[in-house]
Amino acid sequence: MFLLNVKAHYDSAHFLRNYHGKCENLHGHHYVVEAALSYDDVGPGGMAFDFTEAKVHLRAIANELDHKNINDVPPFTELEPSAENQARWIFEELQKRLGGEGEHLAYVRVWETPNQWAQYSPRPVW
Ligand SMILES: Nc1nc2c(c(=O)[nH]1)N=C([C@H](O)[C@H](O)COP(=O)(O)OP(=O)(O)OP(=O)(O)O)CN2
Ligand SMILES: [Zn+2]
Repeated sequence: MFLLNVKAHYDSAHFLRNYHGKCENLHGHHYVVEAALSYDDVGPGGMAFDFTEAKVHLRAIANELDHKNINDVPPFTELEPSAENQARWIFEELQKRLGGEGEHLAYVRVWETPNQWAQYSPRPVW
C-alpha cells in the first residue's frame, strides 16, 4: 500500500458565525492543506501518481481561498468556514478535478494553525 501526500497553503481571513468567543471576530490564518492519495501499487514509472499533477489541482483550489475572506466564498457564504468544513469542501473539489483518479483520494487535512488540524475522509482511514 502506498500513501502519497501533497501540500498547499492559503492565507485567508474568516470568522465563525455560530461561535461565542474571539473566533466570531474577523481574523486570519496561514492555512496549510494536505491531500493524501492511496494506491495498492506503483505504475511502470515507479510512481503511483505524479506529485506535480496532484499539486496543480490542490493549489488551484487553495487559490480560490487565498487572500480572501472565506465567508465570502461559496459555499461558506452559508456554511460555517471551520477547518472541518474546509477540509470536506476541498476534498470534494479535489475529487472532481482528479476525475477517475479521485477514487484514490484518501483524505484532506487542513492545518488551521501549527497546533491544530481537521481531516476529512468519506470513509475511515488509518
Ligand atoms: N473544531 C474546531 N474548533 C475550532 C475551529 C475549527 O475550525 N474547528 N476554529 C477556531 C477558530 O478559527 C480560531 O481561529 C482558532 O482559535 P484558537 O484555537 O484560539 O487558535 P489560536 O492560534 O488563536 O490559539 P493559540 O492559543 O495561540 O493556539 C476555533 N476552534
Ligand atoms: Zn479562525
